[in-house]
Amino acid sequence: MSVEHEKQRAAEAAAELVEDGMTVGLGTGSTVAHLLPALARRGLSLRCVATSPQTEEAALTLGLRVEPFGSIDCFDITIDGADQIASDGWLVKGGGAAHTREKIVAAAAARFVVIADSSKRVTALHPPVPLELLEFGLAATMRLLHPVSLRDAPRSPDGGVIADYHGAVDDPAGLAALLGATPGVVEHGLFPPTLVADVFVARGDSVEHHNHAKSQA
Ligand SMILES: O=C(CO)[C@H](O)[C@H](O)COP(=O)(O)O
Repeated sequence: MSVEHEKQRAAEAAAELVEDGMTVGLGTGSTVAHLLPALARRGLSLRCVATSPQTEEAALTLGLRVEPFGSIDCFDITIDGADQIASDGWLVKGGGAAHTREKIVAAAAARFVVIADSSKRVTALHPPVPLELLEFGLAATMRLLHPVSLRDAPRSPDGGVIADYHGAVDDPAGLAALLGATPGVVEHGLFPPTLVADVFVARGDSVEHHNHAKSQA
């Protein structure tokens, strides 16, 4: 079964959670690219906010209503992909360089839902961890973050420089605290388990669904 098929199966399963009248945060990436038509096919009245110009354009083309993030201050649901999903619930995101906006939109959601193909499941997180850095003092920030490399990618829509941290990720909470406390780091791609309500991972034709809210209850 192809990776694209798995992405589509996970996206379609998550789209079923969305109900008429909801505010919806839309992530970024090739798995979200399968979510958008699945949402559009449902024909619901939704108010969406997109985490990237690519997602916004695709959503608008499909007839979804996309609003600026300013008119909406919270979401009923946000659905997004991930680069790595660890067994302890930590995520790495930002392979598409949209992690800053993605984290804001995930944190603003009552229910943050992750969709992925089976290759994204890992026993433990591994480098790189995506970063968005401020241009001002870039060399000094990078010195504090060693080992780090600049990514050959366009700036974020907010003007940030995209980079990747290559050090160990065996203590994600400690690393998240360190990266978050480093001046010049706009955002990093480590997402804590407390942010995540549901994970849909497709394996072949079947979709595993983990509801963290229920398993933590
Ligand atoms: O974090 C992201 C973009 O910044 C994506 O969700 C992540 O890279 C997964 O992408 P894909 O669905 O294409 O595998």
